[in-house]
Amino acid sequence: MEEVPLLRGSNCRAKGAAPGFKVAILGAAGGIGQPLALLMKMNPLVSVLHLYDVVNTPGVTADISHMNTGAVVRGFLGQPQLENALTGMDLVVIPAGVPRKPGMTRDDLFNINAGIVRTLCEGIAKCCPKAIVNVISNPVNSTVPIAAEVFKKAGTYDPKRLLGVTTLDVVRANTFVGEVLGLDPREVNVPVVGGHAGVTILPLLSQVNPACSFTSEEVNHLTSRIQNGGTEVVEAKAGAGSATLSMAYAAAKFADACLRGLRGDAGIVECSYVASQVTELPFFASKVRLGRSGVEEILPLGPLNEFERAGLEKAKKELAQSIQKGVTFINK
Ligand SMILES: NC(=O)C1=CN([C@@H]2O[C@H](COP(=O)(O)OP(=O)(O)OC[C@H]3O[C@@H](n4cnc5c(N)ncnc54)[C@H](O)[C@@H]3O)[C@@H](O)[C@H]2O)C=CC1
Ligand SMILES: O=C([O-])CC(=O)C(=O)O
Repeated sequence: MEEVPLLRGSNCRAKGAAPGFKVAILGAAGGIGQPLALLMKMNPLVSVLHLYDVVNTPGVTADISHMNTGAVVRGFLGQPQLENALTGMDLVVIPAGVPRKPGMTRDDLFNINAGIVRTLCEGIAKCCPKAIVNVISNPVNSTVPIAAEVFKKAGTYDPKRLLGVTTLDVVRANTFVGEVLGLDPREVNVPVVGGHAGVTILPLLSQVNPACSFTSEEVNHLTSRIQNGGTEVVEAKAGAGSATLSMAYAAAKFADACLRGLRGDAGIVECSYVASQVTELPFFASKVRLGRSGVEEILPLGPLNEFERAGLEKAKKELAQSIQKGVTFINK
């Protein structure tokens, strides 16, 4: 290959990053990380984009950095570069960790991903304790409590700044409901509460916007398809991983909402798995209002019908165990 004559960075006329937010993606070379990096590089609110992984970030960074959008992209490879990747960040998105294969539950990923999330959150506590943190790594029902315990130990915990990403459940619910009702999925908004695994994923079909009604056959079909959306993709990929492209879309949408909140935009409401008093459980996914300090308000669940109340009881039982498992992992 012919060598490109180098002009040193310091000799370029660029003035450095424009105003905007600094965002890090941890696990940026993965199935989710790469398309998420692409989408964040396209986000005009992002001025600096740090891509961290234990493999392949130089290539991903070189590739993404050629896009003629505003964000300055920098790559970081391996644990020794984690601190530089995190220093000064406003938002840290974590899709690091192993995905499911057919026949596995999300909880089967706990043994590997719990340790990965712990290490990354220790870095966040040290280098950017005020950053908003979006946790994607599964099992989210346990990895968010793990992150909270790491931050508590470090003395940096702010429950408003720690958010589990459940946006893909809402994205799927909007798509599937749109299909059943013959509506544009962009016009549909389905609250999905509880958590992010099996029966803990609780779509509130009685609260769909625009107001609509379903037959009990439709309710059963939609609830089951939304709860098993992840498994549908895992089986279709037949051993090659789980949802990556729809997840990157969902994560980019959620990160954008967090950044608009940080900027001070009003009325930003998203579902997310957060520290909560909506139920007796310490963590629960529901609609939250995002603002300059992260989660500024947790909205009430609203009226549930009998089917949803029964679903809520099932969800809470499983969630309680997943939360406890995460807490015990850090405090054992
Ligand atoms: N919250 C949600 O709705 C969803 C969550 N997920 C979860 O996201 C995670 C990632 O999924 P994929 O991107 O498909 O997996 P992947 O295996 O394609 O990518 C994961 C990346 O994490 C990196 N990684 C591993 N250990 C690391 C460490 N210590 N520090 C930094 N990076 C590290 C790997 O090198 C790899 O590049 C999985 O746990 C998956 O279950 C997936 C879809 C939806
Ligand atoms: O199903 C999985 O393992 C990945 C995931 O969380 C999802 O697609 O919702």
